[in-house]
Amino acid sequence: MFSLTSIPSTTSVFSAYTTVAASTMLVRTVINDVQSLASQLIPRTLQEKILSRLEGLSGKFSSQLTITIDESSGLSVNEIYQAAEMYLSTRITPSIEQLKVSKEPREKDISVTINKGQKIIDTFEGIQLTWEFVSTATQKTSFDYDSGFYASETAERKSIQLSFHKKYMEKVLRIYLPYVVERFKSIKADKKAVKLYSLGSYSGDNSINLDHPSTFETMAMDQKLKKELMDDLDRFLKRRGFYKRVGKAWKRGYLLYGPPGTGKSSLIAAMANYLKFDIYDLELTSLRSNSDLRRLLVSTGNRSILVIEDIDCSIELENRQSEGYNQDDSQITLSGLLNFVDGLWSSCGDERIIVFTTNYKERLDPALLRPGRMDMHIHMSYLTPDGFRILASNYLNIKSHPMFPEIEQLIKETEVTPAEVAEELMRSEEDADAALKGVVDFLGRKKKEQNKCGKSKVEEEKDEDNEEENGSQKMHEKRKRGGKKNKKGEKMTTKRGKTRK
Ligand SMILES: Nc1ncnc2c1ncn2[C@@H]1O[C@H](COP(=O)(O)OP(=O)(O)OP(=O)(O)O)[C@@H](O)[C@H]1O
Repeated sequence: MFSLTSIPSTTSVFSAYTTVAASTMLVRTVINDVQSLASQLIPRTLQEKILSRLEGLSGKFSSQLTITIDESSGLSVNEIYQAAEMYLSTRITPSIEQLKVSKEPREKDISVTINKGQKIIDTFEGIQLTWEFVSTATQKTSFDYDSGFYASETAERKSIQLSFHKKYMEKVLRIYLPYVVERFKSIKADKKAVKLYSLGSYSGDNSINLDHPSTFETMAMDQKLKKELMDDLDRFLKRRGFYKRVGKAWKRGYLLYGPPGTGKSSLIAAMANYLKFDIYDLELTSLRSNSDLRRLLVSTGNRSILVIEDIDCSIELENRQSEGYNQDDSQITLSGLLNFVDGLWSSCGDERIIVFTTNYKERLDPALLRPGRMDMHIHMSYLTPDGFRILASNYLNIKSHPMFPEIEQLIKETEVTPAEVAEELMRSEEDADAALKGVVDFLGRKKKEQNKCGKSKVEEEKDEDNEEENGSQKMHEKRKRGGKKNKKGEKMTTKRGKTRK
């Protein structure tokens, strides 16, 4: 415990400070004198030794502390060096005279770093910090087995020096440097090109840069749903510590469902671009067996989104089993798929997201959909007037137009997918009037078709209902809704996944 009497008085602190300051000045004067005398009398190598000793002595009295961060620590790279190098590239000022540029294959942009000899001043919570890039040449002798002689070569030893007032040592080590490392991680994640891996038994595992332009901003979907999804992803990212503490795997599952062309694949790309997670696209139909699935469990990386599109085909796969195909390991079954998902869930420590997509949510086995396997179900719907405005902004770069009210009215009355309207808008990207006229014509045609089909379909459904259920109004409504799907010429499915014409 401290007592008030143990605290030195202000006068004694000042007098101690004055003594230290005077001693420091004295040592500095001695260094200067010795420097000029030494340059005349003493050989150069000896001069350097003496000076470094004296400078070490002056350091004892200096208020500044210098930390040296070497490029490598032992045989491995020094993460703090990498972090400082990248962090400082965000602190470049016009006073910097030399820069270096580079680019790694996994990065999408060019990196700019500071060259040796350059200094950068940074301020953090009132502390002034000076960073300096230093490079020294060292001689390395190694045995050359080809010639049988020892060879000497000059190697460059790179380091960064960080200087600041001694009194901030604790704060710099505990807060500033970890902050620099955190900034490095987020800059690195931002720079990283998102990869798309195709997982399948025949093609082998391969990857390409995703390069998909889709972002949450460009997605034409329900705004409230979009915000909910973004909040959910943010929460997922922030809760890393929480998942670790409670010993739970850090995973999240999403089901995207809706008709073809409503943006399910685009939304996955938007999620990957937002999180900077790679996508592992699992082509279920290209796999032959549950063991293929188990093998794939280990090939998906950390910070990734595993995508299984058209998941409803798993039911067809299970049906194959009941039709007498070979058992278990020679095919994929629903239980194999569930084991795969659960296995993915229980592999601790990784940040993983799994996304299932389907055009037919009602076909899916409830076991797949339960929370813990699929945490959020996202309905991708036909185009809405709000969605249309986003597409018009994406493709034509316009926020309003006299034709908008007519188009929005048609969209309210027609089932049209964002993909269909996007295609129309792309036809005359340079000419907004022509593009919008094309959309009006297309929607007009579509509306007519749907009215024609819809009418006969409703009548058809009415007859069926009268026959089967003696005109129950509730059932009639249900079937009317189901009938709408058939307007697109797709097969219609019942809750149990049986196909009806
Ligand atoms: N909601 C949307 N917002 C923005 N663009 C969209 C949207 N839906 C579709 N598009 C456009 O249509 C194209 C095709 O859509 P996408 O492949 O994402 O649909 P999907 O629902 O995955 O279709 P499928 O079920 O056939 O795979 C996209 O590349 C995009 O240009």
